Amino acid sequence: MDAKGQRGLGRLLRSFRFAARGFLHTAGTEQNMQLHLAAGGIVFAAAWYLPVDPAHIPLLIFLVGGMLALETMNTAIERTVDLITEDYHPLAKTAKDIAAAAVLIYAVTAAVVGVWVFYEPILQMF
Ligand SMILES: Nc1ncnc2c1ncn2[C@@H]1O[C@H](COP(=O)(O)OP(=O)(O)OP(=O)(O)O)[C@@H](O)[C@H]1O
Repeated sequence: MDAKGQRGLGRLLRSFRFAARGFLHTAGTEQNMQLHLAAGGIVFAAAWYLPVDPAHIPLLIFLVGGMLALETMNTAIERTVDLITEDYHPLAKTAKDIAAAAVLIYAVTAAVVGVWVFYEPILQMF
């Protein structure tokens, strides 16, 4: 049976390996992804040192994970568009701009929720 026809655990591990490669490619090539990773690290460090409500920690994990997942998908869309055309095309522009808009909408949402989570703990510091 070839690798594509694999079933069970072997197939699952193979999928994880490809996904890990995709993540490493995104983290290695996309400056925005590196910014999101740094921001995620700062969020978790702040949550560790500030008196953040423990009930809010899953929310932070969900927000940071969602941001990374969306940036990864944005990169996949950029690569796919580049595969179709490297010339200027209005549809290529629209597709990339829409994918970027999805990332922006999520980033603004995450920032708003982040302020909501950290507002009280930061006030308590003073
Ligand atoms: N083939 C194309 N035709 C028309 N416009 C394009 C094309 N490729 C990119 N663009 C425009 O340039 C913008 C930036 O595209 P690019 O592929 O460089 O992404 P990027 O700046 O690397 O994005 P990110 O910062 O998210 O990685 C797109 O949002 C789009 O408006």
